[in-house]
Amino acid sequence: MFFLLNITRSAHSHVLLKQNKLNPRVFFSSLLENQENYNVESQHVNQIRSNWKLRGGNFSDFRRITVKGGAGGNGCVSFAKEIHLPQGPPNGGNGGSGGNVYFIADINESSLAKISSNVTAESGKNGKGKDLHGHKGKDLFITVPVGTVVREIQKPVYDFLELYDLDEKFDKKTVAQRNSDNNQPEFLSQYEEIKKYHNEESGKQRFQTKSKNKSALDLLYEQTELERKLKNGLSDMYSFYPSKDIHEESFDLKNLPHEYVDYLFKLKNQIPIEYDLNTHGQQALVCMGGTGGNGNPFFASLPSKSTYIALKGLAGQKRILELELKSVADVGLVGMPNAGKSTFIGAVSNAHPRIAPYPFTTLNPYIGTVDLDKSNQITIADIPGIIKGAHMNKGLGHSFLRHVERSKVLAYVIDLSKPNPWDDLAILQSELELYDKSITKKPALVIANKADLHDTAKSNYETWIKFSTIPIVPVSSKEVKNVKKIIRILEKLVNSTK
Ligand SMILES: Nc1nc2c(ncn2[C@@H]2O[C@H](COP(=O)(O)OP(=O)(O)OP(=O)(O)O)[C@@H](O)[C@H]2O)c(=O)[nH]1
Ligand SMILES: [Mg+2]
Repeated sequence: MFFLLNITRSAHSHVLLKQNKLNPRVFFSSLLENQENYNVESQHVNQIRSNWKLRGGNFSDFRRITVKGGAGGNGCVSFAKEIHLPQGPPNGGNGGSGGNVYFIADINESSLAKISSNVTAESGKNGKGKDLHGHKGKDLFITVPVGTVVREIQKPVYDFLELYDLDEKFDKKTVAQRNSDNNQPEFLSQYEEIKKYHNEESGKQRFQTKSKNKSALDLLYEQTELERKLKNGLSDMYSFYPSKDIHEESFDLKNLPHEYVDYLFKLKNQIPIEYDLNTHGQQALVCMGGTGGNGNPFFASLPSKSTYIALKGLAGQKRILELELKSVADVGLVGMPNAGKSTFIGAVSNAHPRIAPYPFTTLNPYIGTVDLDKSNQITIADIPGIIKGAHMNKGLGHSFLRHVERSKVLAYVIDLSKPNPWDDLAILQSELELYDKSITKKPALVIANKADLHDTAKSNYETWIKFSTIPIVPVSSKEVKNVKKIIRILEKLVNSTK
């Protein structure tokens, strides 16, 4: 009978998982571990499911995403045409630059789940005739929870950079000039290093080519290939006025607009970003929008007077990022499931967490604020319960400990009415150390909860204080007794870390 029940339950859960109604990690770990450790009935599994759905089922504190700035708009080839002026001057407008992407830390956000995996800002509009410049693409502002750490994890590939001879065509003077214009001193040194490297590399190649004896047919083939590549490449870079000859020097990077070439250099020498957005309102530029292309008046003004070409806009900057939410709170509550962490935070702060008499009621970490007086507050983070073996992903695992990693003070919430409550403290401390060795060195205290259950709590307390090395304060979160004392101690501990 039990076997049958299990099969039916797992078939049902399979359907739910397929429908994305359950988080598999939460579901399976709770099903397997909770039943073993807590003898929880299937009602509990249902409870976890409904909890998960209630919260939208979409908490996430770790994401990998790709972010792109908007592409620049293309420049336009156009000429003024009027009755008395059949062949007027060039008047193609410039393309607008693409929108930038910014991240902003916001206390109203609590999860990374709603950030899409591919984020792109708006493109700039193309230029038009009659000197109409394209509009700039709108900047994109993405709100992330306070405590989000942004890391670039992979170098992006910009295929189009191959079209530009960024290493050969520049002389030092031009680059130095550009750098002084832009106040970017590190730009030159990086450029020098890259150029040196490429010179060495191309030196080697040249040597190898010379040593080969090529036939006239091979040389002809290479020549035609080169021309074909150049033609294809150029059509990617420029808009041409049909059937007109183009002066070659127009393609020289020296003759391209400064901001266009600077942008190309920035992409080529992209420096990886790392931000810790840990205060409300903190803003970070993550990706620049691509530069827009210039219209034909720009080329007409060059000595070569190439009036028949315009520049195409450049693709936006790209970054492959890892986002990790590490909550920032003064105090981190750590405890076994059911110890009363959420009841405590509900009793002392503005938070209204879900409280229930079974383990793993809390599935997502959250932060409550305690008002000490008009201007002072402390923040407390509640996280899902930790059990023995959490570091091996038992229970809900120990990844939630990232949310107390940055707390100044740790408060261990222990059920004082259990037999040998000190064993729970030892388990919690060892799980914390397996997550991060230094974490248990923070100032700490024990919130010895459920002290109202006198029968066992009183004698446990009396035994425990005789050998404990950290302060133990008996409280009843349910009856809101002695909790003010805890807050006063926590305040002192937090201040001692400043
Ligand atoms: N008698 C008594 N019961 C308490 C006290 N504090 C909490 N409880 C009860 O313990 C049960 C669990 O409380 P929660 O606050 O949900 O426990 P938790 O540590 O947040 O549990 P998880 O979220 O599952 O990790 C609830 O039934 C509470 O009513 C207390 O001081 N005294
Ligand atoms: Mg809870």
